[in-house]
Amino acid sequence: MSGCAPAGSPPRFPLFVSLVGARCLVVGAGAVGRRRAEALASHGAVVRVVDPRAAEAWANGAAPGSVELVLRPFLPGDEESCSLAVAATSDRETNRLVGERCRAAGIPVSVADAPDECTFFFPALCETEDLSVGVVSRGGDHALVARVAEAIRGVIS
Ligand SMILES: C[C@@]1(CC(=O)O)C2=NC(=C\c3[nH]c(c(CCC(=O)O)c3CC(=O)O)Cc3[nH]c(c(CC(=O)O)c3CCC(=O)O)/C=C3\N/C(=C\2)[C@@H](CCC(=O)O)[C@]3(C)CC(=O)O)/[C@H]1CCC(=O)O
Ligand SMILES: NC(=O)c1ccc[n+]([C@@H]2O[C@H](COP(=O)([O-])OP(=O)(O)OC[C@H]3O[C@@H](n4cnc5c(N)ncnc54)[C@H](O)[C@@H]3O)[C@@H](O)[C@H]2O)c1
Repeated sequence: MSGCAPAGSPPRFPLFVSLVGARCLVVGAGAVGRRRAEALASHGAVVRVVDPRAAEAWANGAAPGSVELVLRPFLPGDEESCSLAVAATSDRETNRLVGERCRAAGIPVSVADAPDECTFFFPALCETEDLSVGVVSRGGDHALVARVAEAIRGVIS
């Protein structure tokens, strides 16, 4: 799957929002889903993680208090009453379905294996008590994003 935006397409707009008290859905609790669930929770969201193996993701019981684990595969309807969603399973069809359901319901969704199905893009987070910087690429250069985020963290820390 190409991560490149079509030539000449506008850049992604950096939108900074409060997630305090917002219900967020994360489907898939592998490395990517777990990292994103923790990031959302640390920004005040109330996160529901749906994955039959989610308990393994926090095997030491260290899931943050505002993360609820639902130990089954995604079911259409899980997205209802959410303000934001992330599809990060290893199953392409599930990720596609989560994206489709959320887009139809007007819920911002990041689909971790398909930029074309995203309506928002999960940024690399660079933060201090005074600053929030988020980095995404224009297309699919994830290594560039990681490198620039590290450099920014070095500058603002
Ligand atoms: C910023 C960060 C946030 C986060 O994930 O927390 C993030 N990717 C990160 C890392 C990372 N990404 C990938 C690897 C594996 C190794 C490698 O390839 O390098 C690693 C390394 C790792 O995970 O450690 C591969 C990858 N990523 C995407 C695809 C699909 C595609 O492009 O087609 C594939 C191929 C998957 C495959 O083929 O299996 C898509 C997306 N990834 C995004 C965000 C969104 C837009 C941001 C952007 O412009 O990059 C976007 C578009 C969609 C979204 O919003 O979900 C985080 C850096 C955090 C940091 O450094 O602090
Ligand atoms: N940062 C990024 O953007 C990035 C980085 C690497 C990979 N990816 C993509 O993100 C996705 C997840 O990567 P990972 O490394 O976390 O994968 P992983 O294999 O570690 O975890 C995937 C999880 O999805 C769960 N799952 C599978 N089917 C499910 C279903 N129907 N409902 C709920 N949960 C289900 C599995 O139980 C598993 O826990 C992949 O599509 C991968 O291509 C994105």
